Amino acid sequence: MEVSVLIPAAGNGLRLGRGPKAFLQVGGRTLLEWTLAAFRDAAEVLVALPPGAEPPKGLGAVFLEGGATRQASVARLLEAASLPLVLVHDVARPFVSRGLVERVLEAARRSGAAVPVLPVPDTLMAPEGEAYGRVVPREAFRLVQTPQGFFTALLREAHAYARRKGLEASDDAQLVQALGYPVALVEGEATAFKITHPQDLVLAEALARIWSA
Ligand SMILES: Nc1ccn([C@@H]2O[C@H](COP(=O)(O)OP(=O)(O)OP(=O)(O)O)[C@@H](O)[C@H]2O)c(=O)n1
Ligand SMILES: C[C@](O)(CO)[C@H](O)COP(=O)(O)O
Repeated sequence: MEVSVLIPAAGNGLRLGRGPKAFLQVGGRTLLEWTLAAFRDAAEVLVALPPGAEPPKGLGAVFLEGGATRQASVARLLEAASLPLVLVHDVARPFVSRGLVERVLEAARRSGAAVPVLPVPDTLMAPEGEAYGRVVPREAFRLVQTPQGFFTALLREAHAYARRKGLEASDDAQLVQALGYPVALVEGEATAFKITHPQDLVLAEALARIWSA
């Protein structure tokens, strides 16, 4: 795959409470190892680790020090990317299929910016304090995942724009959109869920037993 894969893995996993997720073991492998397996054919893989973390050896990736936020970590990885197309993928989403990677890559090659999304499966409601509030039409919303794919020059421009305007966003697509560039949507997948809270580890351990990237 002629693409630079950027893996922000410099978070501290505060909601999970088990230290940085990159080094967390699930099914006998770290989340970083599971994630890298999905991108083993990539021409270049760059990983941002928490400051002071010892880079693991023999994984075939280049390790950099991450920043204080996800956005800052991606910005550092982006500076080091050498190919015209990038995929940005959270280490916290270790079960990403080749099919999803290829879908995003293909759409990004065509349109310059593409992200995977999922429909909302449940009733969606805005609570009023502690009480059941207004139900909003779930058809109007999507859950946003990674990998997100971009022309490298476009994502660099978006990060530079965000720095100038003081924008801070939870994903890269928002920065590209803020620049006024449309972001294409592709079909996401349930297995690429983000390991965020302790209860997510139950599903992750179960998936690890059957997963082959
Ligand atoms: N300073 C940061 C913060 C986050 N991330 C990365 O961004 C992704 C999404 O973040 P999240 O799931 O929120 O991970 P954490 O920041 O580790 O978790 P928490 O917010 O619970 O501390 C993760 O792959 C995480 O490692 C990063 O590279 N640099
Ligand atoms: C990038 C992301 O995974 C897309 O859903 C998400 O925005 C990361 O959010 P977090 O709050 O940093 O976990």
